[in-house]
Amino acid sequence: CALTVLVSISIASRLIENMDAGVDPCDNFYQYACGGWLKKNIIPETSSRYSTFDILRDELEVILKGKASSKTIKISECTNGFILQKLCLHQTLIELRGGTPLLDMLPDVLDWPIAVDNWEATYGEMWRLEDVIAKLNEKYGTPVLVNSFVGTDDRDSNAHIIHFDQTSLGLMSRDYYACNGPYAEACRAYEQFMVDLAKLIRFDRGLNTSDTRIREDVARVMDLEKDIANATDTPEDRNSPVLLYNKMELGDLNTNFTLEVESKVFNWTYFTAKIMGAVNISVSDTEKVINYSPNYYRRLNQVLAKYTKRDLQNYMVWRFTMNMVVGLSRAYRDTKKAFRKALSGTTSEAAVWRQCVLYVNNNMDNAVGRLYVTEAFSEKSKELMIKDIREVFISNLDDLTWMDAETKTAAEEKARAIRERIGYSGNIMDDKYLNNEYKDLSYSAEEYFENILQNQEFVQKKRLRKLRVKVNKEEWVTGAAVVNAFYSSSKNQIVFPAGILQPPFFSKGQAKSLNYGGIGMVIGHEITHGFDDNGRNYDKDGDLKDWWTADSTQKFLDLSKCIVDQYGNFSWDLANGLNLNGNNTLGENIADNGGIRQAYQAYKNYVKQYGEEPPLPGIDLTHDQLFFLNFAQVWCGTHRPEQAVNSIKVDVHSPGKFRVLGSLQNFPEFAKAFSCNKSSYMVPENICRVW
Ligand SMILES: O=C(O)CCC(=O)N[C@@H](CC(=O)O)Cc1ccc(-c2cccc(Cl)c2)cc1
Ligand SMILES: [Zn+2]
Repeated sequence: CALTVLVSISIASRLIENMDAGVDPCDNFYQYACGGWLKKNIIPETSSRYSTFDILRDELEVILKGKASSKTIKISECTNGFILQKLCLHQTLIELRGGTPLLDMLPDVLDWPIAVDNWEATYGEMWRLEDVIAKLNEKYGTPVLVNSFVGTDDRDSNAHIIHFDQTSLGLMSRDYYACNGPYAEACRAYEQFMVDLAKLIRFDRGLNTSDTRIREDVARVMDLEKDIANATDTPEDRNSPVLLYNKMELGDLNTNFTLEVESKVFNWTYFTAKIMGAVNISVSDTEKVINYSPNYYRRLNQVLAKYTKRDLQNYMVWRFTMNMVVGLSRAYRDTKKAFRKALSGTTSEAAVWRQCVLYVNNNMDNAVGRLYVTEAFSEKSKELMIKDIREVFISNLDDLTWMDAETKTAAEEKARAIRERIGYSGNIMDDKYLNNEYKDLSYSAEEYFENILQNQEFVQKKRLRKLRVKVNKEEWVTGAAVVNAFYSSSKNQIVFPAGILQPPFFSKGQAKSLNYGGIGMVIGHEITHGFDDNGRNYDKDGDLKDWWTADSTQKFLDLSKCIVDQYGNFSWDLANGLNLNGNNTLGENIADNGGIRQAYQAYKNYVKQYGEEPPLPGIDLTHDQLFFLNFAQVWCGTHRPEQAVNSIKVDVHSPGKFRVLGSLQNFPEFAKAFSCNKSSYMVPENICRVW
């Protein structure tokens, strides 16, 4: 008992430290909940966003650092992990090798014209667009121009199928290519990054590094990528999975999506066969494929007509080299510094050990997950209240006046069919399974860069090999050492990895009001993803199939519009006062709004069944109020302006502050818990509600 008291006092002090009780909770609950945190914390130079949520991730990295550097190599595949980790840390060795590992592999992709002389004479004749894109894709895991990948068939969630889509851009969002206002510095830094890297490679190759020729090439690459950016569909035009789903035969692409470079016609079948050939899978004209971006490919042909093979080669290899400097010496990493500052605002890169832990976790998540779970996860943290929250979601369906009975029945079936994954997959505790997963990897103890290349090829080939294999619905979509949660529409599965099953989200030792306001909210959020503007298009088996009546669909769209407008009206001071994009964040906002309601009602059900909890010593708030306080404090934090400008364009989540304010404004139980009156900011005239 003494321990419990001790724990709860420390919890109370955390809650009190973060809040600013001087602010009226009905005026601005975010400021009330996080004012203390904002006064006490400054964003580290190495962070672009710093919040309670991010601190959990930083702390997880510290735990992995402790484990990964320990000498005990229990399972052989950890050997690979430790080699990768140890070598990554081996700065002297990496320093000694300079840019050599990169220079050695550039010929394998027909080199980078900007960084070599007489490129046309050496490669011009043999050059073929299909060959370069295929090689960058299957061997280096870098799709450029034509993004081809093997994924689940939306309309047959047990099968894999080849997809074609538009590719990502160097500056992340197509809006940056206006290169004006907040984007001017990003464009300038991006261009300078390309110049500096080209110069450094030319210098290492003993070539002349005069600016003029380099800047000419760079200017053309920038023009090319601006044209490509304008050819891409906007996120708003890509938010309906039904409209994205264009199934056709591979041969049809040759007919309907002609691409031509210097009067050479791009052969889609030859191209795809080249990629799949890397894993000994043959494809022909009749291979079924899905084209997610027909408009992009139609526009792309007009872009290609304006450029030479040199321009295209410069662009494609740039998109690869810009991501490879991280594995080279300081001089190479420094070419990216200003670019990183312009996009994230950080003035110094994360500590090397953090980058290494992050890299190994992202690329060997099951090995690292094993270490994390063994070290820091207690089985008690698996006892979540998923059942309660699922039941609340289902019982809430009855109250929805806008949904007809037929659609409600289907919604209930889907909600009941959602499968849950908690903590970690049993596989990672099985040495045989782990060793088998990494048996084809054999990292060298000296060549960090080559290990990265080996890993890119290993991961990419594993993905491509799935084409002729059924979807494994038991597979986890995430590692265990991850502070996050997931919903998979094709598996109709919710996942809560070990990394998020900790305070403030959850702990057996903390009050239920805090657990429901923490992990309870996340559980509701993930369940509601199955019913947001994207998830609702998939049925209980994860297939893209319409289970809605036309009337209920129309009602859903009308109610969603309320949320689009509400969040679209939030202007974000940190992002130059830009308004949030209510369309791109709709799914997350629907999920937040559903989650808070379900979690709170589940908590009230708990209290009805088991009685009020004892008051939390050290803080005079009711448990209803503590529920909302813990909920809000997950997002106590702040952003660098550059990161704010970037995230408002690319993050499907609204900024934390608005996630808290927006969902509480729509939830009258909040106003009741803090006795807010009608006129206050937290109690708007009209509120939005979907689920
Ligand atoms: O890293 C990021 O910025 C994204 C984190 C992110 O939202 N992950 C989600 C993954 C997903 O979207 O299913 C999981 C999740 C995390 C926190 C919350 C939450 C907790 C308290 C209050 C509020 Cl308004 C929201 C809800 C969902
Ligand atoms: Zn979400």
